[in-house]
Amino acid sequence: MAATRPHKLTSVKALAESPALSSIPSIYTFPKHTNDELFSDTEESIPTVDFSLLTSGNPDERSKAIQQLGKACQDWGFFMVTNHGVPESLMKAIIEACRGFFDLTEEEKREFQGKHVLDPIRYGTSFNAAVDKILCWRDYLKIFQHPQFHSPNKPPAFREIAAEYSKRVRQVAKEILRGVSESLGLEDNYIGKTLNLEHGLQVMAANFYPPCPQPELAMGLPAHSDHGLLTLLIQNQIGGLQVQHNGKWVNIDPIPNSFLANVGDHVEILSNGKYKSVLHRAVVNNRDVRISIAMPHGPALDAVVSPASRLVEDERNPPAYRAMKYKEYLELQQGSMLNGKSCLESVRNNVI
Ligand SMILES: O=C(O)CCC(=O)C(=O)O
Ligand SMILES: [Fe+2]
Repeated sequence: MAATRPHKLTSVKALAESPALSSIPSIYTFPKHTNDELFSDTEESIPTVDFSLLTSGNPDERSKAIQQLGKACQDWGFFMVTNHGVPESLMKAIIEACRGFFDLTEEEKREFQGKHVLDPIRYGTSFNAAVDKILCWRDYLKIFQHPQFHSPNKPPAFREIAAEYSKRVRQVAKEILRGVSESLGLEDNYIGKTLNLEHGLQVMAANFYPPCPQPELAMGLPAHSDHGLLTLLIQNQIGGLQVQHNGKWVNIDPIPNSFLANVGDHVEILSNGKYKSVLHRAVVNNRDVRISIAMPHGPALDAVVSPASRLVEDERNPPAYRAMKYKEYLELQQGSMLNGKSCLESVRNNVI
């Protein structure tokens, strides 16, 4: 029987909590994914960047850290950030605050249901339930936190914790992006200045993946790259994130109290493809609720992004991407079905 979309979409949390659920509705069934795809057989682990060395007053230590950062961006596009100075208690508090939000009643949450991808507060299910052909086993809450700070007004402690958390994470992201600029041979404030990071978009994307009775058939989030410059992610210590490295999927088990950082599409554009945004996805399990909080940091919404002129100077290295306003890119990526790096492909110049 053909899958029919429920008339009114309910959260996957409510679906997972329905007592009789022993199999998933067909609209959540992805084509076979985990068993027939390549998995990395090596015990390769993603690189680590020690943030304290990046901010070190010692120039030798800093330049070594920048070299490591550049290598991590080039080899993996994903890395762990340790010694970042954001209190572990704050990281735990924001995860619990997000859990508190998802634990609100369906009716309370519906109040925050966004309609447009640029709505500053947007609660929903799947990725883009209006256009997704297959629904993701995931509910989400996306909140714009910079340049204007927004917050739902419930649960009560949410606003205060989110304000502090986003402020602290933004400092970390800005510092890493200075390092990324420098590692590309640009001035350390190149990204900051050119893309107007003072007004840069910072989004909190909280993901809620309830236990799933048939995890091998469902998908939390299918393979995609992130739209911004740099995403910093934390999770509630339940695994599920997979990253593509050398054409194979690698399970990522972050170490506690660290951030997982990944290069977004706009660093790929700015670096003219030297640093690639990386495909990643979230799989689900049948035991535990998984919560992750991804924080993409992007250019200012009206900034036009193109490859840095210094990196496209000679004719052997022509610009590989078209210039485009970040806002337009965001609308395109968030308003479509999540499909690998198809959005980035659409701004690629066909260079022979
Ligand atoms: O849940 C995860 O680990 C991945 C989330 C993610 O990729 C995203 O929100 O963009
Ligand atoms: Fe992502």
